[in-house]
Amino acid sequence: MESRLPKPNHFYKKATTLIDIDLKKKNQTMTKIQTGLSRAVSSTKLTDDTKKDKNMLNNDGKSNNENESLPQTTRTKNIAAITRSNEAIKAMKRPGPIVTTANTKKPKVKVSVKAITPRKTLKTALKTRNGINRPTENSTINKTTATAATTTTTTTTTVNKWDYKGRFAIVNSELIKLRGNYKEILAKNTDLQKMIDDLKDNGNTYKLKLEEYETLKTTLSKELETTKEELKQVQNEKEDFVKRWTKAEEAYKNVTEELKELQDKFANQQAKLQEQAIETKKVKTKLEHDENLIKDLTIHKEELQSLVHQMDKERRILHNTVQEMKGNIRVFCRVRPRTPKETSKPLCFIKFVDECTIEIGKSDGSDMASCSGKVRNVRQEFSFDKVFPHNASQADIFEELSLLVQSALEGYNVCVFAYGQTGSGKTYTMEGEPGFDTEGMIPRTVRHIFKEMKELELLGWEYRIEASFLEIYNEHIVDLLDSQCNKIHEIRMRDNRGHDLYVSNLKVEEIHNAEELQDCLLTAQRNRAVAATNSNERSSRSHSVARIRLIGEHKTKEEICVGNLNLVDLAGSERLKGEEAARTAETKNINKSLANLGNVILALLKKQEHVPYRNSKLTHLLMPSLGGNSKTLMLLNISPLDECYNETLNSLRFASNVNNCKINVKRVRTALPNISNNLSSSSTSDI
Ligand SMILES: Nc1ncnc2c1ncn2[C@@H]1O[C@H](COP(=O)(O)OP(=O)(O)OP(=O)(O)O)[C@@H](O)[C@H]1O
Repeated sequence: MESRLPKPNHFYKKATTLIDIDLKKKNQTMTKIQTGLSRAVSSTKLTDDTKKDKNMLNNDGKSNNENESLPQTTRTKNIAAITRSNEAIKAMKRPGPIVTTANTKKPKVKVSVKAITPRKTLKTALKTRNGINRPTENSTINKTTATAATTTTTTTTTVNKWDYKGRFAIVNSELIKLRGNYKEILAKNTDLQKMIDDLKDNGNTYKLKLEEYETLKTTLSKELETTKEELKQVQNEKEDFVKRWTKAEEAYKNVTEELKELQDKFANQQAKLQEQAIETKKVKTKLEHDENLIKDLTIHKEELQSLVHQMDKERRILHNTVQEMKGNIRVFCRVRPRTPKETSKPLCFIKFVDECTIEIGKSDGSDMASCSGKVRNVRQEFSFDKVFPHNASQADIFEELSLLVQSALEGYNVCVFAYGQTGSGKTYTMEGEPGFDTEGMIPRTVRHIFKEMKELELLGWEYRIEASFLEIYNEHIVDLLDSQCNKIHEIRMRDNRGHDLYVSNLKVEEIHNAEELQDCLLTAQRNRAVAATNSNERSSRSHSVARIRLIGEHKTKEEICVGNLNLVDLAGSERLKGEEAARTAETKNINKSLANLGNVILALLKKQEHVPYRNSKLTHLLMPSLGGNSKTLMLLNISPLDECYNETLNSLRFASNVNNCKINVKRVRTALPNISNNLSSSSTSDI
């Protein structure tokens, strides 16, 4: 950092120049002084002779007056100085220059002026006048004086001793000279005095300047310190910078190397890129070709999709036609096997006449006796759409049911009722038991729906599934998915035509996979009201309804189909006796709703104008799924036990009534190949 203060060198130079100028002036002055002094010394030499003739001179009035005009002190001093000089010379006993006159005989006055050192005299004079002793000036003066003395020494004047006039003349002339010199000296003295004053003034100026210089020096010293510190700091910074520079250089080196590598890679990549560009061009050409092909194929696909859609429509129509031909209301009969707990219990006579006909009788044949006691030899025979023997698997039942599930997916309403006395196997048929083979119709239906949904997706159909589980107990609807809530559930119409009903405040779950629906089913099972009865260890005294709503949407064709699938596990159909008195109301309600269900189905079959849907909550709820083009399946479950014969007979009659009302459905009797027609003959071991 450059200081704003003036550079010290400049001041020093300036000061030196000033001093030099002063010194020059001084030297000039001193030279003048020396010249004056030389002359003074010469005058002093003559004063020596004058001293000798002092008395004579004193007598001369003119001379005396002239002498008196000189300052007394100066004169005295000069004389004293000359005297001292002579005395000094004598004391040194040094042979001085001898001046011999040509005429040795004549008395001659020998005026010998020895070399004198007017130093003291001059010093004294200066002291007296100025009071300052300057050795430099003195030394110069000394030298000058010495030279003058030498010159004076060589000057010899030979005057006869007796020639007073001559001598006087000489002295007088000398005196005149001295007076002139004196005047000059006085003038010069004045000059010197002035010079001394000037020098004093200069000295003060110099002092001030010196002080200034000292101040300046101090300032500059401080500045120098600051500058040094700054320099030190700058040096540190420089060191840091050098370190950073070194690091940066290393980094630069590394980066350069990396750059080189990258450049190499870039070159490789560019080469590859060029190759790829060629390849891309080829691919592009192929792509264009493929795109054209895809366009053609897309058009073809759309044509095919339209065709498939059309065919799917036709298939649905055909499927529905088949289903309708089979009957919109169908009745299946399933005979359950004997459970391990029932091995000791006698079985009634059951004969599977064909796949649609069953013959039943008491094991002891008492049912064949007429009122008159004669054996009629005719057993009770019942015909249904299908009869499933005791060894029919869940899969066999579902094979038939799956056609109705398909109808539900195609937008039809389907109702499946499991009917029968308590313990006849309704729950087993609908819900089943854990295990792939034993799982019931509900889980199978769900799996079937999801499987079919995937295939229908290929045809452009997207499905949404909603599920709700409820039970009707004592003519009250209970939400099986939300049993904690005490909300009132009422059946309400979605539209004025009454084609679609819903239950208020009912929890409806959207189902995304089979597992979710299985979870809902388990929740419903837990919440289902169960009451113990004599007939079964776990008897259901309510109608359980699983409602699955299938909403299909074909976005391309802008078609929507909505199908409702109702899987109903009805309450036990048995007629309860005295010990269930506490459940009279419950039993009445069950019997009433079951009877009404039969009436509704019969009315539908007979195509009656009035169908008594609203006589019970069950038929009211299922109204949209009973009648019209909806499909209804009555799954009659019967027990093979002889003790259940009467209830079995009642159930068969109820279902048979429904079935007998169906018209235009011709059945072809086909013998069952693997199942014994006469159940009684093999009943004990097989069932
Ligand atoms: N097809 C069958 N194969 C094997 N066991 C069966 C079959 N049907 C029913 N069972 C068994 O018979 C017993 C009674 O069946 P289930 O509980 O299903 O009768 P239910 O009619 O539903 O009675 P509830 O009206 O009290 O519910 C159960 O132990 C069940 O396992």
